[in-house]
Amino acid sequence: MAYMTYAILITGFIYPDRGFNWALFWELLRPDTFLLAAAVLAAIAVAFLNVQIPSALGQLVNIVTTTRAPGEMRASALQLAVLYLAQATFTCVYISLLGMVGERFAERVRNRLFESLLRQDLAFFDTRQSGEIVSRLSGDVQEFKSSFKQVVSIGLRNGLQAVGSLISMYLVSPQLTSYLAVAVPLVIAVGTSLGSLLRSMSKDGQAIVADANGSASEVIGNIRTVRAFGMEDREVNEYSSLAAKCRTLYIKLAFGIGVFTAGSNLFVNSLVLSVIYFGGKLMDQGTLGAGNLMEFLVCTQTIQRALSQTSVLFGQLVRGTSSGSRVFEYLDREPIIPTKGGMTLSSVDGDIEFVRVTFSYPSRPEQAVLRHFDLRLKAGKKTALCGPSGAGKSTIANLVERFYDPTEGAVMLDGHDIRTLDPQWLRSKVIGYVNQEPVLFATSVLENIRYGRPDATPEEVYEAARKANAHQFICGFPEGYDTVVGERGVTLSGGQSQRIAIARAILTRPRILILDESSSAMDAESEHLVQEALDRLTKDKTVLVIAHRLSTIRNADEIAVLHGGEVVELGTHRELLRKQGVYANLVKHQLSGEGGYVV
Ligand SMILES: Nc1ncnc2c1ncn2[C@@H]1O[C@H](COP(=O)(O)OP(=O)(O)OP(=O)(O)O)[C@@H](O)[C@H]1O
Repeated sequence: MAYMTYAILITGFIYPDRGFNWALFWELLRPDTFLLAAAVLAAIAVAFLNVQIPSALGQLVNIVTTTRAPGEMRASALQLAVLYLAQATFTCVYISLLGMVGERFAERVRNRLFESLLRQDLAFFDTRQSGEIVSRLSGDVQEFKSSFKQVVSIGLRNGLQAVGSLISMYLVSPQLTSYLAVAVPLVIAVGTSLGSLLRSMSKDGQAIVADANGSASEVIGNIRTVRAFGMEDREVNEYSSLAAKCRTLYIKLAFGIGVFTAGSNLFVNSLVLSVIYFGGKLMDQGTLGAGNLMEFLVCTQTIQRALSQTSVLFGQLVRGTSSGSRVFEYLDREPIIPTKGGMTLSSVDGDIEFVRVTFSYPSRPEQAVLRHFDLRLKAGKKTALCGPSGAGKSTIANLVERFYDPTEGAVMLDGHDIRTLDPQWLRSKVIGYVNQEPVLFATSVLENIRYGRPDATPEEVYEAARKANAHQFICGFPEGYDTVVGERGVTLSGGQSQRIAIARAILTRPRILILDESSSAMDAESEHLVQEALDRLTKDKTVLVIAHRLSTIRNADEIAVLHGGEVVELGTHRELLRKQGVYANLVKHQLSGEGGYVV
């Protein structure tokens, strides 16, 4: 009965929090089952030897304190030396094997987590800071891995040693062992409740650290805006308040772990004291020899060491399991919109139709951005979307790309609901997206251009750059196409970045193009070069342009004027001007004001 109580209490004591997905954990560990089993066997061997050594030592002491026969002494010493050597060898084996298992496991976790993150819906990223997500990939995986290694190595070895030593102690003196057994359940009960408190504190602490990382990386990523508004002090204050929260929580946690560690040390030290005291009494009665007491003491010390290391390990376990839960939370999260899978079409005309589409962003379900929206983007024609900010222009582009799915209705491509088509095929082969405030990666110009088609030859890249009016300025760089652009292409001017983005789109040869036109002004020369490149790119394609410039809109085959998520006017530039409605007003207003920019 007493052992059952121990078992229940110990389970409660080490049981990790609920977010910890055991099934997934084992699945990730499975490829290394053999290595792990070998490491565990080596650790068991070490534990076994550590239990054997005190008895061999006790035997030697018994011989030394009684017969002192040279033959017996030599044999006993030799036996002890062999045990020490074997213990050293197995220790080396299990530590190395476990290191290997830990690293391979962490690699798998990282890869799977990264893959899972990249598959998530855009709605997932709408509601989370990128720094917070990245901290799960780096910090949490690291913490989880080291906890796993330590728990298996120290935990397993110590646990087995403690059990083995307890059995040896019982064999040496059942009476003395039963004295000690009385105090243990009490200590474990206290440990269990303190343990669950510390676990929840640690999880809160990690969440605050992730928050602080998230806001720091956002501020660093947007340093220009922060600088431009002179907001350094405010950002420092906000970061400091998160850091302070984190400090308070971790100090409390450290205190808790301190109490726990000190308590268990005190407990085990009192064990030693009791052994000597009661053992002395038993020796006096003649029921215990000096060697036996020595063996018993070494066993007690093995248990003491095991328990004190386990108490330190406990802190690690607390952090490790909460890191593990944070990792697992994202590891197998299934996105609503898959990144691949579905039908592909052998040829695409590029006719797109919105059929009674109602849509709200998942992060703001109460706000319907589009309501029963109908619009046709005719194959091979250019449709310009214009209208005030917030009217829903980018949302329409997002739905064509299938970054989100409509709440009701459907977006059709050549008569097929795009939800039945392979999203990867759709995005990489059919639709090209030119954001005219483009994001360039911190790599060479060449790699940036061939981002959408990594197998393109350098010649194809040069050709695309020529068509995009980019070849000339790229050749003007000392390192030409090998020039590395800054983290966000900051070493390039706005017009140059745009032309690189256009070259990128030319290379992927999409049938449908989405152009998100820049609303910022460029000098006339730059604007002319970009416009010329765009004209080449968009020729004969279905084009959806989120238009800001009058020149773009004027040349469109059809103009859709949006307001509040609805098409309020539809027609050509001439038709809409004749109507003397919203569009005509917009143009009149803008021409008199900002010269050429419609929204
Ligand atoms: N990721 C998002 N999550 C939640 N709401 C969003 C998101 N993106 C846009 N919205 C909201 O949807 C509405 C339409 O936004 P959208 O970006 O489509 O407008 P827009 O016409 O492209 O505006 P702009 O010309 O300023 O880019 C706005 O009210 C906006 O706040």
